[in-house]
Amino acid sequence: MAAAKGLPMVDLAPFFTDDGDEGARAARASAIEAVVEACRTYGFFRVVNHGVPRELVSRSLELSAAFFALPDEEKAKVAAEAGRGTPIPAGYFRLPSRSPDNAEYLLMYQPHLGHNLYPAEPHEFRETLDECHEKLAKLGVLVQEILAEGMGLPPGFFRKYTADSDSSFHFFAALHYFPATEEDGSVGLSKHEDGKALTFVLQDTVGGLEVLKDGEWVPVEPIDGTIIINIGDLIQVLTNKKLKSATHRVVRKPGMHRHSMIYVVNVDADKWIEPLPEFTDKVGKPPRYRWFRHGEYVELRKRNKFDPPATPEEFYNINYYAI
Ligand SMILES: O=C(O)CCC(=O)C(=O)O
Ligand SMILES: [Fe+2]
Repeated sequence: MAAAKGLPMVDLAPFFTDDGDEGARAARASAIEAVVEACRTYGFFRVVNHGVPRELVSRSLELSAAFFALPDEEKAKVAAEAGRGTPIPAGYFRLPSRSPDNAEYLLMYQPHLGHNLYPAEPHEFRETLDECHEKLAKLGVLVQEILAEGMGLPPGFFRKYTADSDSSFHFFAALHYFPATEEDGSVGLSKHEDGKALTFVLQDTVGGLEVLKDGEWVPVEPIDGTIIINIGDLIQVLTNKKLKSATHRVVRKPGMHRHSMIYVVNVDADKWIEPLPEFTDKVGKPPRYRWFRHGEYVELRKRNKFDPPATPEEFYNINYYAI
């Protein structure tokens, strides 16, 4: 039954062919429908033929694994430093031992902003990950357009919130989860919903990502050449919960190091977020969230990571603004 429960798969090839092709237009329409349906039911889907070369993804994951395999003193050379004008410091960070999560990461913003700290070793790290980042940013724009069309919104609608301004702080992060041990258990990332607009996940062959669907944890098995996409809280709020920011987690396995990379489409901290009239007043439905400034939510969520509460139940999430 695993196949029946697997994430919906959407082929994006029709978006990379000529506009005038009628077959491609029909194929686009059905891909858009499939994306919206997946976001309504799972909040997650996979894409193939997405414009990010398979070989670039595997090289990026290998280089990232090579970086995390370096001794701690080497990784510390690109340690994230507070106070560099970004919401979360760019660079290397190991989650604190009091955190329920157990991972280390290297966080990068849009390369042209100049915030990033790149390791000198392995030496192709910077150019390869920057290239992968750039391709994912393009895919991010395409997926926002697919969602806008699928939700009956004008072209460019979501980009009004996420536009590539220097303060939108989209980010790309390489992640490493340590093998599970008896001593510290198997939690990689405890269950959560993503707080931003959209997340793209690229993973190695180890597995461990799971999505909560109808009360059951569904494994997001690694499938070569595919990218996993999920909706974050901001799209859930704008669509008044028509599209779902699904709960997910990462489970570590004994004896296995998991490497993944995420690209996150973020929203300017100054944007005010509330359910759109298209999904409330205009359809006679009450708003399910009160309005808030995105930057305020970012601050609340940062406490989960850097000053974690005693139990995951006390983590801040979007229900803080629920009506
Ligand atoms: O590493 C992964 O597969 C997912 C990471 C994730 O859920 C997150 O960083 O929010
Ligand atoms: Fe997540």
